Amino acid sequence: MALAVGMRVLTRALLRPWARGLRVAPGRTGPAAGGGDGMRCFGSPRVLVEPDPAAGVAVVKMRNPPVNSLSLEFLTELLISLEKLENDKTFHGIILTSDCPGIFSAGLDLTEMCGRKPEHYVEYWKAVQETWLRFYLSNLVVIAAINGVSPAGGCLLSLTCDYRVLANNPKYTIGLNETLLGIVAPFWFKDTMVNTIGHRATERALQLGLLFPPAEALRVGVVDQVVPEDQVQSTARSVMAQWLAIPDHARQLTKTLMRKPTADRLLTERDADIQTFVRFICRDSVQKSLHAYLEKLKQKKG
Ligand SMILES: CCCC/C=C/CC(=O)SCCNC(=O)CCNC(=O)[C@H](O)C(C)(C)COP(=O)(O)OP(=O)(O)OC[C@H]1O[C@@H](n2cnc3c(N)ncnc32)[C@H](O)[C@@H]1OP(=O)(O)O
Repeated sequence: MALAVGMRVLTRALLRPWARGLRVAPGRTGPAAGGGDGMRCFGSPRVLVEPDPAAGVAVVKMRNPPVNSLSLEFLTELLISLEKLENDKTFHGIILTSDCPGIFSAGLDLTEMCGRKPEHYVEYWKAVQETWLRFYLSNLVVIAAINGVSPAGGCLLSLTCDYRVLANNPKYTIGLNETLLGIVAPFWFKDTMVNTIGHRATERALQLGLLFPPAEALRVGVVDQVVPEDQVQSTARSVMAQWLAIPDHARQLTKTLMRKPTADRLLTERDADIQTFVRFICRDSVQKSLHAYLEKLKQKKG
């Protein structure tokens, strides 16, 4: 049932005019593409997939400049790439990383949550839910190679992964900073963080909207490893090899065992969660906070 709902959202997404033709993008071969065996890079305008079939791994690069904000189009493309890799028996793991220098992801796209109609908020929130569910429950090993700053939804995306490697750069902060924007992280954002760093650390981090620099992120457990910037990808690959050495069925079942109760909570409260989001985001006070925050981001340049 839950899966059917998910499939409907994805199918609807695939039927959108701008989503058509995303499945086959001009490819190129190269070392990251598995070299000699001719498998090509594929993807879509905002998601580049570099397959390494020999290793059973694909590197998924987010490229929605300038900041990889998680717009509706971008989320849909991410989901399409994930689905494609999951359906291809060649792949057992993906490394999720960014193609935008210094930015992993700026989180949810604020322009999707500002000044739009309620119907748009419903559609957007369904896509956010679906992305979380699909990544959180993916049968593939998913490793985040975090090569940039990662606030809010960007942090959440990395928390859906099985392992997080963060580049050691003081600018690359990570955390759920929603309260700083005058908004509240939904229960499943919070649950994902609790599952990662525990209740007390989450309580503090979420109330204060903490964005952790690398050493702090490692200490609190938001990330599993901090490495020099030029070693993020190679470290992610070594970690991947370690995870792929485990019998796949046993690892997958264990992942499901660990994560299903958290996912089920959203699956059973999905519609209510959408209504809560729409009610909240439509409030004048919330719209004002978000507008002011966006304005502040824009003025930062001037
Ligand atoms: C019940 C409600 C729950 C909803 C949950 C929401 C979770 C979220 O994810 S909310 C989003 C939280 N994200 C942030 O707080 C990050 C905001 N962005 C930044 O702090 C910075 O942009 C950055 C540190 C990521 C990058 O800084 P940098 O100096 O390199 O770039 P900027 O000049 O700031 O930004 C460039 C450009 O991009 C626009 N932008 C930045 N972030 C977002 C975003 N999340 N959504 C939409 N647009 C974003 C920024 O306004 C600039 O636009 P212009 O070039 O037009 O000025």
